Amino acid sequence: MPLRIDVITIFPDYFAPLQLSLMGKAQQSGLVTIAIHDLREFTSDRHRSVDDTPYGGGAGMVMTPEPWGQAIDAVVTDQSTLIVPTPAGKLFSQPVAAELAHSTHLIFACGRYEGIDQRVVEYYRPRIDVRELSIGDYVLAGGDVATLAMIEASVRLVPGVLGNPESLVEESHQLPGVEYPSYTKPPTWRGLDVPEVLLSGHHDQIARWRAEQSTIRTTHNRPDLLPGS
Ligand SMILES: Oc1ccccc1-c1ccno1
Repeated sequence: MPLRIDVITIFPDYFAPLQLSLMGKAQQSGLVTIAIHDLREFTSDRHRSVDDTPYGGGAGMVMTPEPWGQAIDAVVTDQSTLIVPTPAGKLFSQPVAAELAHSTHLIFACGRYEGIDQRVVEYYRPRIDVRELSIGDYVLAGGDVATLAMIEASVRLVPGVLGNPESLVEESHQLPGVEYPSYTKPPTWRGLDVPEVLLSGHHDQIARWRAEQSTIRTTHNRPDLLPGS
């Protein structure tokens, strides 16, 4: 059963990259199907409007609930997970990507402006799994880029998508801490040599060096990922 993904957005063109590279191959292989839907196709006024002023005042505009209700109703099943990217959401992570990779149907609601009327989340929450997710502590112009990131992180974990599942084993955020640094040919580049141990053929020494480098890198860049932190 392929993973089905429906993306609802006012900027369908944002998702053209999903036809390329690994994401494109995943669709061609039948492991994943991805459909992009223009929210404005679900409006009923001649201006195809999708937003209005916020109740309670404040700057900006809020996306009105009805087009979202029409769009989600057009694709939702009782197997669906509705994902709403938002700075106010729980933090997306590799474990969350792994959960999504094993889902049946994901619906991504890409909001813009000041967000989507909260009643959309409230309406679907009693009916299906609804997840408000953030990809980090910064503000984007909308949920489209966050959705692209979450789709790529999740789809690459769908069994069969990655040619070599081995490459999943040692990557950052799978193991405690971040990945060791990588090197390839040439052995010397602009006066900089590849660490000697990597050319030695001593696999135990290489494994030890890589573990040390991962710890050094994690301590420097992501001390929050150190065991016991
Ligand atoms: O900043 C945003 C605006 C709209 C939808 C999502 C986001 C966001 C920021 C970080 N993760 O998601």
